[in-house]
Amino acid sequence: MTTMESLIGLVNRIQRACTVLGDYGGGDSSFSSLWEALPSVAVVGGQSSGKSSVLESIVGRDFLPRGSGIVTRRPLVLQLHKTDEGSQEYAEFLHLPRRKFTDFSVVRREIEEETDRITGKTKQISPIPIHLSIYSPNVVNLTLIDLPGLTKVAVEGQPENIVQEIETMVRTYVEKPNSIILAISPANQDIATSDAIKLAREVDPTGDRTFGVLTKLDLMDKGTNALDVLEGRSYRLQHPWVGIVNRSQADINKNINMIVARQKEREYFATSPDYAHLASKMGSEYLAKLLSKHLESVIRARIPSITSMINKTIDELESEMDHLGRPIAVDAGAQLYTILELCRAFDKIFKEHLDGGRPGGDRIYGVFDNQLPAAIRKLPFDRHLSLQNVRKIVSEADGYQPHLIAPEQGYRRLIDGSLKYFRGPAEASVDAVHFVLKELVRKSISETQELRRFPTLQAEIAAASGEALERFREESKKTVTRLVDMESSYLTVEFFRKLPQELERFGSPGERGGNSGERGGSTPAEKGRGGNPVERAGTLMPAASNLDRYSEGHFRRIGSNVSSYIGMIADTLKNTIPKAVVYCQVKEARTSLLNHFYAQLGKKEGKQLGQMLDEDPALMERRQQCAKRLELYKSARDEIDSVSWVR
Ligand SMILES: Nc1nc2c(ncn2[C@@H]2O[C@H](COP(=O)(O)OP(=O)(O)OP(=O)(O)O)[C@@H](O)[C@H]2O)c(=O)[nH]1
Repeated sequence: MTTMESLIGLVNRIQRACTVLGDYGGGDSSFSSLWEALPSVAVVGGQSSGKSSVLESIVGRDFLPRGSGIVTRRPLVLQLHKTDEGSQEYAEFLHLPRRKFTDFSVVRREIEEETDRITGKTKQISPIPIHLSIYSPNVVNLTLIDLPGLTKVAVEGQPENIVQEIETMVRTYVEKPNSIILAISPANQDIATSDAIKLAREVDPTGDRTFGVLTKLDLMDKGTNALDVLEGRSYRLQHPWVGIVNRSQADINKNINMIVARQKEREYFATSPDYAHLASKMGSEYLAKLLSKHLESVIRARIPSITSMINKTIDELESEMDHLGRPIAVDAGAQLYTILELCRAFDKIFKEHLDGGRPGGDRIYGVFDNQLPAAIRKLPFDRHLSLQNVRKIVSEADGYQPHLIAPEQGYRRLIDGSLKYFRGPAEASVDAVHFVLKELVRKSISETQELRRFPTLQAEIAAASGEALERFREESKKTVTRLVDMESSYLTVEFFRKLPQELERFGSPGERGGNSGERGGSTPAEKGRGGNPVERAGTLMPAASNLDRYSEGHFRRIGSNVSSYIGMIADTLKNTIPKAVVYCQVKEARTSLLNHFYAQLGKKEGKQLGQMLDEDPALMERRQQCAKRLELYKSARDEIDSVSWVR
């Protein structure tokens, strides 16, 4: 069932929650304001227009600070809750949640002190409201916001710009479409000069949401009355004007009780020759009821739009939270879990790059298929196995006694010398794959959405992966170098054994001098058989040209044999180097890139883990605000849902 209490109480609760989060009418916020969506009654009037008197009269209690100059310097959100007849009256401040005030002079002092707490004694103003709830059988359910009185001049001790500041603050409250304006003007002053009406006219030209209140009717000159205003002829509003007679200064000085004052006010209208016909629609009690009823109906009308605004904001906040990432747990176990989850997310993407699905892994094959064979092709075997060099190396290996059958030592030296060249392309392959892997790590980190918010962890993963890749590179280099070295440690006997048979097929070495460059030429054994020491001295013998030819052919054949052998080794290494590289680097990176890092993680303490999950402070701040706001909006939604009339 709907009661006024449930509706106004609902808004009261949401308003209080808003204030706790710093969402209040005059505050500036990067979030859309829930407060602004809530209907409220803002009390505006010039200085000494009778604002405080009207509020106290509505409450039926003296509780507002008095004094000269600008007394109200922070908005006072006054929430009135009607309680059962006979129950004790008390007040409560939002900033002092568990304290019940039954002495209203203490409430006045607390308002003064709380005002000074924010504004200092400098008499400045602040838009941060003070929330005061009053529970009493003598009130109607109503929420009013008391604002600083509009003034034309700053008094001693107040900053020059305070006049403008007050106007700006009051304006931020009254210009909101959900604000109901209670415009207070004194009857003993020309209505055309009323500060409250001037402002209301500006922000609410149609007068839809303005309630005109005329105070000090009793202070009008004898023989004059305010009927032109009260009957809407001087200034027309959509709602009827309400005339008020508050306590005079003399009444206040005499401590005239508010209840007595209300009684006197009723009598004034009932017996006034000018206003008796309007008596039932005059006075502070009538005003309170009128406002309560109006506020309730406005809230009722606004609920659907407030609900949809709340739902929309919840959606926006949820998606912003998703974007920002959910908050990180504070305990070490959960932090470790989060870090491992993030590492896994990274590792998954890294593997996708290697295995396919994401680009980049194919560049490794590119190294084996293009770079390695091209580098091997460019090796200077031609130079190393040139006739001149073969002759030089073989002769040096023979020493003073030239070889008789085959230059075994010469062969070995020629082969060893050639094999050394393979180290270059082997190591270059290792390095090339290392750089591909490094680049894939970099890419994977930047593609891991979940890691975006953790720059520190990103750097840690990059460093750990870098170290691991470096270790794999070392290992890989050792392995490929070994592959090359192994080729020198034991030569393929088969290859050399095959050579004599071929020789027999093609005839004697002397006849085949010109074909020495061909594969399958004479064997070292054959050459040895046909050779003698003269071969090496060459020019000293009478048949010099023949011997020269023979000698040249012989060395050419040696060169050619070595070249064939090296060709065979090149084919082998083109296959085995990739195997070693994949085994030592690619497979290791795929299966144990972060193993070392995980082992280190296990040894870290809560604080260190927390540091790894450090985020951009601005982002953390924003998330905190978002989370709080989300909580506010969700609780507001629950509040609204719990009121049955919504259905
Ligand atoms: N006789 C009579 N005096 C009134 C009435 N309303 C207010 N006063 C007196 O006018 C003076 C100013 O009233 P306040 O209620 O303090 O006015 P205010 O607008 O709150 O003033 P500031 O807070 O100073 O801006 C007080 O001395 C009141 O007693 C009224 O209806 N009749």
